Amino acid sequence: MQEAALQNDARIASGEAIIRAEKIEKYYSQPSENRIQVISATDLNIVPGEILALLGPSGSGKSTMLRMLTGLSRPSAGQVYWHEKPIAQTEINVSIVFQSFALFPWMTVLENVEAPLQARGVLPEERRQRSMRMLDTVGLDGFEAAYPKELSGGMRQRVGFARALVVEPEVLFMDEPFSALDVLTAENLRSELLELWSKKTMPTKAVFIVTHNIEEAVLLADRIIVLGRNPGHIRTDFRVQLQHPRDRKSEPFTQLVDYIYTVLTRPDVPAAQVPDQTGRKVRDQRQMKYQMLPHARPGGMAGLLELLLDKGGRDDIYRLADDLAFEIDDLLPIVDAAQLLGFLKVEEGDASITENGAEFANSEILRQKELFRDAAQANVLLLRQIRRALESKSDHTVPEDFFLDMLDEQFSEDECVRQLETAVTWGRYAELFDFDASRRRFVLPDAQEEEAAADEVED
Ligand SMILES: Nc1ncnc2c1ncn2[C@@H]1O[C@H](COP(=O)(O)OP(=O)(O)OP(=O)(O)O)[C@@H](O)[C@H]1O
Repeated sequence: MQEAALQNDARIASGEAIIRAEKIEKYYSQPSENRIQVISATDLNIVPGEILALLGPSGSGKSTMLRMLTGLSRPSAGQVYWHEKPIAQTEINVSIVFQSFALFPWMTVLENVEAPLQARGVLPEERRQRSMRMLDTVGLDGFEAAYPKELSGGMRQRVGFARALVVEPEVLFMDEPFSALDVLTAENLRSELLELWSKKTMPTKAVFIVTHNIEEAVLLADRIIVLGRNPGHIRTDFRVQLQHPRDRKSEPFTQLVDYIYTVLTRPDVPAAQVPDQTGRKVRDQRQMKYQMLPHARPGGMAGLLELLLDKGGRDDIYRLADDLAFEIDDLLPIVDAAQLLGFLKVEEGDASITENGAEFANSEILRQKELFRDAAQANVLLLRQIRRALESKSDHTVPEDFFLDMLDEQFSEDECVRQLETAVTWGRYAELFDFDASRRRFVLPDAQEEEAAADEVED
């Protein structure tokens, strides 16, 4: 992070930034009382040669930031510069691709692409030629006369790209450009965008993409910024040094995804060191021993799985969060937990229910507990270890500290406590073990009953 910041500073110093935001803040007035601060004083610059991805939880101000950087909205404080001139006082050359495509439905494909050129006063013949060329570039040759409603989502977004690129923007902004598309279409368009970019088929000098999708950011970006909220601020800003084409399954890739995931879902924890991306580093086996248990309840997982089943067993996580009016970062731990237990598979932002997951969702409570117990023992080392330790002790009880000591090799002190809390919730539900809070000891469920019975006899 520091290195990235230094690089940016150096670029700013050499006047290289195309867009430079200096201490920009945004407030919105409230009808009732005072104004709300949405973005706290933030510096951010966009330099040539990079694809910059902006990630952040819902409401962290990503779209607000994009609007300020493109001059669509004025910061309440601070200043945005375009080649070192205040953005409001100069002509800027940017385009925006929107999630909703934002095409004019009454215009043909060609007319849609021509529209921004017309607005800039380009003469009809040149307008037509440039638009036809651009349609060809994005693979829409032959669809000039079609209307948007006749096209699939992917083709509409191709029109969106053609319309954005036809003016040869110096910076191409994109606000969730692939999230309304199905998985395969989105993947194709991402690859094509990367190809246009790497082969310099488009004259664009920088790309700024707002996204909810962590893998998409790691796949595309040269630099990633993650925003936190209340009010919006930069939590981490780092360079992605992986070679293209990037392999989603490679260790440096998954480590970066995990790192960003942690930054996104744990706003209370300072953004840790960005993982090594060279792939040379050998994993410390001890560090990898325990999976991080996502803090989700079994009932939450059951609810999510039932909802997914209702939707045919598969849905885009972000769309699901939207449909449920859930914050994505509240939903992700539940998705993660269900995935860890083998009830769900997640690929490219699409969650699909597994056979076990479907059975779990459809079963009565006792069978659910049984399935959860099997899944937990098969997939979660910590739960397995707690159960074994309890079984092997003659009195079937072990103090909490014993497990805290094992976990603290790997987690922070607070996280150890949180991990054990989740283990207790899961273990109790699965009837694998219980926890006696007054004595701070884990116990086998039967052992506790026996103890209680013994106490009664003594009384
Ligand atoms: N015109 C407005 N008036 C009042 N509040 C606003 C306005 N526009 C945005 N906000 C608030 O500002 C905050 C940031 O909104 P913004 O849309 O920029 O976030 P975001 O990170 O893009 O969210 P999402 O990922 O859900 O699109 C939110 O709390 C939102 O409710």
